[in-house]
Amino acid sequence: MAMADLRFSATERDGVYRAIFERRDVRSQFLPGPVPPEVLARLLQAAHHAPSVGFMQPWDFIVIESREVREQIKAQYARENERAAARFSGEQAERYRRLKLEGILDSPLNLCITCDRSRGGPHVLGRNTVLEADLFSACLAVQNLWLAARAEGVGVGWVSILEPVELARVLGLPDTVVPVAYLCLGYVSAFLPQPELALAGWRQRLPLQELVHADVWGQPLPPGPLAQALDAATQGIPSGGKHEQNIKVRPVPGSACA
Ligand SMILES: Cc1cc2c(cc1C)N(C[C@H](O)[C@H](O)[C@H](O)COP(=O)(O)O)c1[nH]c(=O)[nH]c(=O)c1N2
Repeated sequence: MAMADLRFSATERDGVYRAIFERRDVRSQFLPGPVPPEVLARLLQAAHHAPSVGFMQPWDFIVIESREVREQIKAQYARENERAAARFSGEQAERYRRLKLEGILDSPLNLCITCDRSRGGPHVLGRNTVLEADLFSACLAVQNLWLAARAEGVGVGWVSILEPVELARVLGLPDTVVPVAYLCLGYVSAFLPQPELALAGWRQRLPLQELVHADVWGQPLPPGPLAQALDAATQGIPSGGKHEQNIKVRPVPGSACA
């Protein structure tokens, strides 16, 4: 079969890119109406078709409609967000406090995507060296759902300002299961044209060209067809964020950066 036969039609391809570029993290634009069960089923089906290490499929999906459960999560968020705010000082702290960073009660539906770290037994194909590969897989389920949701006109917001052990307790997760993504879902009044954080002046999209290296870290692409194509592909896309490189960050427990 010729390569061209494997391609999507131009319209189909445009649809995929449209979902990618118009997907937004939604916190402020949720409408109260419900997400119909058949739409939610399609989103979950999209998530379940994500790639996973060793075909582990480590995810589960907790569909949270209960006001009581959501109120507990919201209270947790409020505590954690105070702790997060305390990490900033002066004017930046004030700007942080003005940001809306969740839609737990504004959205009609919350969804927790989890990762069962024991699924598939002790030796999962492909997860011998990088043990976090199961967590990466669960993140891909999140992204599948996020993109499918955009195509359905459903907004999704990821809330990570939650203490995972506390979240696991409220949701009754077994010991081997960790929460990966706590998501707020619902139809929206609008999808913003740019990330809400960019519009709020918090942080801008980094220029893609600065993030592409040639062969080894730190070596820019030589002038040539790829550099030119990148310039063309990124034209008209707002960027210009500050690219902080190789600065010391707070060690992240369990990560390669620790
Ligand atoms: C792992 C992870 C965790 C979070 C997020 C995202 C991801 C990938 N984002 C959303 C984030 O702010 C957003 O994706 C970026 O600002 C870019 O905007 P768009 O997603 O392109 O609209 C997010 N947003 C928010 O308001 N509260 C949050 O706690 C989080 N947490």
